[in-house]
This record gives sequence, structure tokens and C-alpha cells, in this order.
Amino acid sequence: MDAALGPPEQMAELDDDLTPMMAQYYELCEQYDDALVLFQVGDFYEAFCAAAERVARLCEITLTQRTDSTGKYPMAGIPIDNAESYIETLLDAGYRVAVADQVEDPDEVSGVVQRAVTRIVTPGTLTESELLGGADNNYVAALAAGNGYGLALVDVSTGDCYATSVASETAVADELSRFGPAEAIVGPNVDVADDEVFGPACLVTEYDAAAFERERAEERIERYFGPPERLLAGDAERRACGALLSYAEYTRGSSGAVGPDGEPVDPDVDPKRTLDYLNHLTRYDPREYMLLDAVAVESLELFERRSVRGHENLTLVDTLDETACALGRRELTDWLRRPLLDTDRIDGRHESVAELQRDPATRERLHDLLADVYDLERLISRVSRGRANARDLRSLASTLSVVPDVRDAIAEADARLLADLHATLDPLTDTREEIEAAIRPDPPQEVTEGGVVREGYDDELDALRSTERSGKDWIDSLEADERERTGIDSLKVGHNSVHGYYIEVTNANLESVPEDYQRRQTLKNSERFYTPELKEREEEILRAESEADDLEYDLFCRVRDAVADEAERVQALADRLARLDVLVSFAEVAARHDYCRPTVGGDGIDIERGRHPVVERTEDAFVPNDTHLGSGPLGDADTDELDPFFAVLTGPNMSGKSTYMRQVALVCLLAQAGSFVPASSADLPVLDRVFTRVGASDDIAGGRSTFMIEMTELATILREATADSLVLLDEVGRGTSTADGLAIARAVTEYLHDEVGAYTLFATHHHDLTEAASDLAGVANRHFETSREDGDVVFDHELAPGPAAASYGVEVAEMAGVPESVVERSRSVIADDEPDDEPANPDSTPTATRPSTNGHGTTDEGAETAEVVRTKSADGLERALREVDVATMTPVEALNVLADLKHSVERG
Ligand SMILES: Nc1ncnc2c1ncn2[C@@H]1O[C@H](COP(=O)(O)OP(=O)(O)OP(=O)(O)O)[C@@H](O)[C@H]1O
Repeated sequence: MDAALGPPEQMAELDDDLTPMMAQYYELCEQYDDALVLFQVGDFYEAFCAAAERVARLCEITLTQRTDSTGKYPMAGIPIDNAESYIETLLDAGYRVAVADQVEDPDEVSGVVQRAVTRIVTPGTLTESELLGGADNNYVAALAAGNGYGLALVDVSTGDCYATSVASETAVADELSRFGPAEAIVGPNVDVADDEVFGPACLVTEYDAAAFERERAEERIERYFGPPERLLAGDAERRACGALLSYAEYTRGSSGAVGPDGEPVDPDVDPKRTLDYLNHLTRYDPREYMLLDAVAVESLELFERRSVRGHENLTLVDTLDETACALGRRELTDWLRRPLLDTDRIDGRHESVAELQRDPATRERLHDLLADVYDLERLISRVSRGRANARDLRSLASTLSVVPDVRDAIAEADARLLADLHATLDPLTDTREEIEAAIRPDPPQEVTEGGVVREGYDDELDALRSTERSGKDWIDSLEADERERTGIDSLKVGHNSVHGYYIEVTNANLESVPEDYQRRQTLKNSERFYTPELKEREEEILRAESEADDLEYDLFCRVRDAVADEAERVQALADRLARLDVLVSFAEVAARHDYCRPTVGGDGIDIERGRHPVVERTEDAFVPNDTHLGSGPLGDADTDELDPFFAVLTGPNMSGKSTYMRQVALVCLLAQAGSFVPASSADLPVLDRVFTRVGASDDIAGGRSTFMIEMTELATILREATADSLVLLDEVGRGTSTADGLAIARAVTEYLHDEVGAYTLFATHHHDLTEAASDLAGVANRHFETSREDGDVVFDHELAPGPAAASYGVEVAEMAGVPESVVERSRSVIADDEPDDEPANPDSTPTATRPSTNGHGTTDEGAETAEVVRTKSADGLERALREVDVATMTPVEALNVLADLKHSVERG
């Protein structure tokens, strides 16, 4: 166990002898033994003993010492004012942080101030906006085992909550990869490999088994969402969801009212109130969405950049993001993460995008309006958790004031979704009016120091403020009045925080001071006085001020609670604005980048002049290509008219194979997400899943380039692909010997062709695989060629029927600047069909195949010597080249071999 967690050993020995404050600390450490306890002492959060040492080291702060009657304790304190950045450091180091605040006013208690854990900050449940990077969701997951697995996810900062059931560990990993949770809790009997299932960035812990018990879990679901049997399907799903709610409560600390055991910590707090921001529970069936597993999400670069390609600056979500607000950005991610299967829903989105695409004025108007929409989901979540300040409420009101204009902008819309949004966008006029009536337009950050509530909102408050003001007015005129009364022209009235109001008279004028002046403070050149009336007025001001501040805070809280009662409506509004923002964003991208409206639900993939949405943004002249897979009758594999569903792609490295394959997947994915697509036309099927198996060389950065991983991924594809799946295979079977590799590639092709019938694109350097097209009716060859301009190799990135010529490595070598002589020689070696195992006789090397010289070797003088040297090196070259298996090499290996050969040629 980590010594920084749990009660400090040094204190355990003292037991009952600890001072009351340290006893409190000890108890909290005992109670929250899975978190680092930060314990408020005045303006600091302190940690003691081993925890102090850890905090000091991680946060780079000084380790000090606390000495009391019971001993010396290492101590480290972080200032409360900027605690969040330190807390982030502790989270990054893998800790949960339990924040124990003083819950009593030190001025009002005689003994030790009571502290309570008011929140537990964890990677998945952190909610303070400073800690959340950008607009993306931040999920915590719960996993329960039992007849498959139940999975529940919540984003505490937005209230988004999902639950589903899946059959296998792999399916759990697939679902999790859609959400990328920062944290997960698992129930009893969940025996899954953490890293593989949750990903390395996820903090996984076993959570209290009791919270996963069925009855308790169902109680919680009932409390927050309603009858579990209506909302959720399986037993494991309910247990996961209940446990997740328990965990969310737990992270609210004792103010969250319920401990992990389900017992209320503070019976006065309404437990439901603590997680009020959770209003929707979206139960989804993974089968309603196109499945994108972690491998596909990563290799299609949907959300995360990979650094090995030339276009590393953009991801798919970036290229499609013309959203105006954070709500929209998160929704966009969600749509791309869960492309639809239902053609009606897909078409509904396309219809709206089409209408908005045709109408740039409305699009622009909506974009401008939505840009004024605050992050309502997070706002309302803060409101419900009692952490919103007056500025948050004003931001909410200002967002609500935009809604009528948004509705106006789509008042004439014909598209079903837009018309539906128009009908259901709720401007929450009552809530907005209440906020606007109560809260000042530009309130301060703090809510306890006044200045928050508007004049005219509450009579009692107005009376108090008026007393305060008239007292201050009286004081303002006091200086003039007293000057007149005493005849002392230099008399001044001032205020300081220690002594309050005073009348200051310089020493020279002291004899003119009237009788009723009472001494308050003596300075070097003057004396400060007060009068009984001044004192009385001062007390009146202070009393009125403090009562007004308290009343303002009460009024503010009442308004905040009233807004919290409308959380569900605010969330529904947020959801609708988010959807509208994505539709506008899709339309904007479609208009700006010339996307077309696809049709979805047909029998094959038919794309005219398709483009890769990401690569086209970074390539000056992106070459569009067609795709026809499985959309027509199968014919003779050697003719160009056939419409197979399986294409073997060949062509030199760098010619565009990977780009093309991904482009086909992305076009289909975008269409099912509801977007238009980068093509001149697209008729598409509904794909149930996209599988990718990308080449080992592509995966070097991820450290996953082993043959074993390749085969594991392949096994998944062969097991799970259906006739409605799209399979991208890039370089399968390359991590082993040529013969084995080819055999596997061939067998995989036959299996996918005969047994599965999935739409497949198979890029390969195994030239022999192109023969499959002659044997299998649904397989066709497509290739990328290079052309030559002034002797230079040019990739034209154009897809053509038939297989490519086999000299890929040499083309790349030429591109890379390998000397012409070596390139030519390589070509001649490849051209030599008859392998010759006998050592070649230098004299028999045909002159015609010798390397062409660069001019130095053709001088008359010394020609003979030069000839001998070249002949010898040509001999070595030939042998070396014969040993090279070009078809099985990675581009890097090819370049290395060529560099070695060049080096040996240069050495002579
Ligand atoms: N259609 C295209 N139009 C313009 N540029 C393209 C096109 N396709 C690819 N490219 C450019 O060519 C580069 C190489 O493409 P890609 O990685 O797809 O080649 P490849 O044939 O798969 O190579 P390898 O066999 O080495 O994996 C891309 O990074 C991109 O910059």
C-alpha cells in the first residue's frame, strides 16, 4: 500500500493522544484511505507525514514541520487560492484527492474547527473547469460482470450518462474505446486485463462490492432516473449503473451525503440533490451504431493524432469541426464515435444538412448565435452541485436569451430535424427572467460578499442597503460638517480595516478638538478620534452590510436552487442546441469543401471522385479516386467492368494505398454519422463495422509492430466481420517469412471472399496475391502507378484497374536519391528471372548491365583500373541484391539495404 494513503503510521501509535485537529486529520485519512487527504488549515490545504513528503515532492513545494505537544510531523501546504493546479499535478501522478474543508466559521467556534471532505477529485470526476482540458467529455466508467458485462459511463461535468450490455471482454474494450474514460471502477469478479481493456491512460480501481449489489444498485437508479426495469436491460448493466452512481456520490464527499456503504453521511442533506445534474440516462445497444473498435478509431485517426504520417496536424474531428460552441464540439465527437445504422435517422440528418448547405445566410446567422451559447451542460451541472456563482447564472441567462433568435432562424425550415428543433427549443423564459430580475448584470466572482443581487428584487435587502448607504452618506458629509464645527480645516475622515472609521486631526490642531471626540489611535503627527455618533453609525453600517451580504447570499442560493429545479429542461435545451450546432457545422464543411450528399442503405459502395477528408486539407493537389465495391453483378475477374466487393491494391510505397483505403472507410463513416462526404457522388450501404489492420511499419510509433499483434487483430476480423462490414487490410502477413506471409494473405483473402463476403480493400506488396483475382470472382486488382517526368518518378495517386508492376522498392530508392547506377543495376537484377546460385564470374558480367557511369570512370586514362574496380563492386552488388527479397521488405529496410550498397560502392 502506498504510504501516502490512509492514516499515517506515526500518528497511529499515538492513538487517543493526538491533538483534536490531528485526530480529525487522522480520522479523515482513515475514512478516505484511497485518496490523498488535503486538510484545510486557514488559507492552506495541508498534508502530513508520508502524504506531506509525497505532496511536497510532486508539487515542488517546501516540506515543513508541524510541532505540537504530541510530536513533530512533516507537513506540506498548498495555498487554497490556487489549489487546482496542484491538485492536477497530484491527479497526474495517479492519485485521487479528498479535499477536506473547514465547514465551520473559525470565528464562531471556540474549540477546533470542524472539517469535512467536500469533494473527492479523481481523473474521471473532476469538474472544475480549470481542470478540464477544453470542451471534450471526461468519462468515468463502471464495469460489472454477470452474463457478459454491464457497462455504465458518466461525464460528471456535463451529466451525460450511458449504459449498455456487451457479451465479451473484447466488446467491452470496443465500447470503452468510443468513450476513452479517464477512470474506471470495476465490480467483483471482473477479471479483465486492465491495460488492454481500459487503455493505459485509464485509472482502474476495484470499488466497493456492496455498491454493485443488485438491490442497492436498483435503489440508486430509481432515485436518480426512475424505474430501472424500464430504463435498463440487463442485470449487470443495472449493477454497473448503480455502482457508478454510488461512486459519483462518493466523490461528492460528506456533502454528497452517502458513503460507499450506501449510508448517509449527513442525514440533513438530501442525497438526490447531490447528483441533480444527472438527468438523462441513455441506454444504448451497441448494435444501433456502427462499431468502431479501438484499432479502427486509432488507425483512422478519428480523434487522436498519430505522429508517423505527413498529415499529423489534423484528425477527422478537427477537419469537421466548424461548431460554434463547446456543446456542439462534444456532440460532434459523439456522432463520429457512434455512426448510425438506422437509414431513416441518417437520412434525417442529411436532409437538414442539405437545407442548411443551400442557405448560407441562415447558416451564418445560426453560427453567430450559437457562438454566444455557453457550455450549458457544464453550467447546469455546476448549478445542480451548488458550485455555480452569480456569473454562471448570468451566463446561463445570456444563453437563454439567444434561444428565441435561434428558433426564429429555423422557423421556416422544412427538414424534419430542423422543424422538430424549432418546435421543441425551449427558451426557458421563466428561468431567464428570474435570473435577470435577481442577479446583477456584471456580478463579482464571490457570492458571499454582496454585489450579487439587483436592487428592487427584494424589499428587505433594499432596506438594508439603504440603511448602509445613508450611513455612508452621513459619513461622507461628516468631514465637511466637522471642519465647520471645529474650525480645523485640515481635519480628515478616514477608514481602515483595523480601526474602522476615524476623524484625524494633526497635532498642531489638537487644542481645537471638541469634548465629545474620543481617542482611537495615536500617530506620529496626528491623533485619530471617533465620536459616539460616528461609532453608532459605523455599527449600523456594518450590521446592515453584513445582514445584506447574508441575505444576498440566501437570495442567490434560492435563485440557484430554482434554476437547479429546471436542470432537466436546461439539459434538453443543451442537447438540442448541440445537435443544431453539429448540423450547421456539417453544412458549413460541406459547402466550404465541396462535399456531396450521400445516399445510404444501398447494396454496394459506389463513390465517384472520393477524397480523404483529412489528407486533402494538407495536400496541394489531392487526386480524387472512384470506388466501386459490390454494387454490381460479379463478372469475369479480368475485365474492368466487373464490380467486385474485394479489391487487392498494389503499387509502390507512397503511391497512396493507405490513404485510399482510409478514405473509403471515412466516407462511409461520415455518411452514417449524418455528414455529407468528400466525393462527387456516393451511394453507400449501411456498414455494421469497420475493421482495420494496418501495416506494421505504420504502427512502429505505437510499439505494436509484432507479428503476434497483427495476427490477433486478423483473428478478430475473421471471427467478427460480416457481409455488411468494411475490412481494410494493409500489408497482412509481412512480419513473417515470404512464403508464410503470402500463404496467410491468400488464405485470408479466400476466407473473407468465400465465407464472409465483407467489403474488403487489401493493400499488399505480395505481388503473387494479385493472382487471387483470376481465381475468385469477387476479387479484383486495382493499382497505383507512378509516371515519369524528365526522368523523375512522379506519384500520380491515380487508381487504375489491374495489378501494379512489381518494382516498388527500386522506385522508392530512386525517389530517395540512391545513385542512378545502383537503381539501374537493381532493375536489371529484378529483370533477371533466372536465379543464378553460382558465384558470378566478373568477366562474364555483361557490359550492358554495368552501372552507367557518372563521368569519372569513362576517361581514357586509368579506364582499365576503374573498370576492374567497378566490375568487382558490381559483382558484390549483384550477389547482395540477389539475396534481397524486395517483396517482403518494408520501405525502411529497402532504404537501409540501398544505403549499405551505396556505401560499399563508394568505398570501392
Ligand atoms: N489521392 C492522393 N492525392 C494526393 N496526394 C496523395 C493521395 N494519396 C496519397 N497522397 C500522398 O501520398 C502520401 C503517401 O500515401 P500513402 O501513405 O497512402 O501511400 P502508400 O501507398 O500506402 O504507402 P506505403 O505502401 O508505404 O504504406 C500521403 O501521405 C499523401 O501525402
